[in-house]
Amino acid sequence: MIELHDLTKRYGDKTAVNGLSFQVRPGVITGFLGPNGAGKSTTMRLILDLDRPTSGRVTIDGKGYGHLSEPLKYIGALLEATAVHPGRTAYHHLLWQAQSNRVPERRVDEVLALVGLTEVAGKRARGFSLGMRQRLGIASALLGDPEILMFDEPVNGLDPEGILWIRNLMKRLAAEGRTVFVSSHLMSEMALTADHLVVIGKGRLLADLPMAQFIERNSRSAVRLRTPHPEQLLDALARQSIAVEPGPDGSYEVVGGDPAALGELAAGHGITLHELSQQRASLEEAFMRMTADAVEYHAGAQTDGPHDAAGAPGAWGASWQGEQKGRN
Ligand SMILES: Nc1ncnc2c1ncn2[C@@H]1O[C@H](COP(=O)(O)OP(=O)(O)OP(=O)(O)O)[C@@H](O)[C@H]1O
Repeated sequence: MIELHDLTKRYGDKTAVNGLSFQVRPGVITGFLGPNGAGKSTTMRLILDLDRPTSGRVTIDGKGYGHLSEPLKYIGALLEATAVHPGRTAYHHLLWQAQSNRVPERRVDEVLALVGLTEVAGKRARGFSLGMRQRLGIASALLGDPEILMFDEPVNGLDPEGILWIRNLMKRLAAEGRTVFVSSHLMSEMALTADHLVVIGKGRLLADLPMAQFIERNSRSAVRLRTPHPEQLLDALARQSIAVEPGPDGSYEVVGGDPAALGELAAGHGITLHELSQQRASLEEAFMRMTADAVEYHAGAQTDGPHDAAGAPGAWGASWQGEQKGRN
């Protein structure tokens, strides 16, 4: 288990990580989400003791990283810029790491097989594709057979087959009871991979909750209605005390409505409908809404998130702060 206690990291007057406290538990995949620049990589570097916190601390199975005698046997990591000497073969890259951590040499062959690189074990890393380099980085992370694995943006730049492979590998590792902590700035990827979510923005914790709860809270469904006779429709809905919200392009939306019942209501009043459709907020939209206030660099006009009447940008994140306290 990884535990962060009020962790803060400042670079000059820039606060990259701001009072973060959370736990990463074994047996599940914990997704670490946040927009670009949110502080994910910095947090991961702090966990691995590659950078010193300004204040606060991290423990791994109750100990500071510096107190782990052979760290590769506790925690393995794939960081974004995993360095591999271009002139070294995959085998020798792993062997060098194994020897410096007193990992038996036979483990090198095991991890090469695990990541599917056995056939290219003797080839120099300079000829490796991005996907092969990712696999080699993962082989390094697995070398010490650690109980905790950390992956920083592991699917960046990978093709669909590579993405699927990494996703399945992480699921297998979690199913074996290991702690799997994986960062991404893509909600869509996390939705397919993670069991639990930790969301940060501008270095601060925005949410810490199971994926199922995230989905439940964000599956806001609405029925969209469009008619050439809006006054009649609004009147018919009001008579049934059905609340309606303005939708895009002159449409109307009934949050939580039943399309069949609404269609029959319209038909019963002889109202022509040009649209009767079920709308669902995507998780990506929910994530963007949650982190909207925390995005450092907005692209042009994309400052106000998706159309939705559910709340101002950022409001959901603030209202979820309480979630962290419920987790134990
Ligand atoms: N060594 C450093 N010196 C100064 N500022 C830094 C340093 N490392 C990170 N930062 C700043 O800290 C903030 C957090 O950066 P970090 O790379 O941790 O974010 P991230 O969530 O991993 O982003 P991304 O998704 O883009 O990788 C950014 O504003 C970044 O510019």
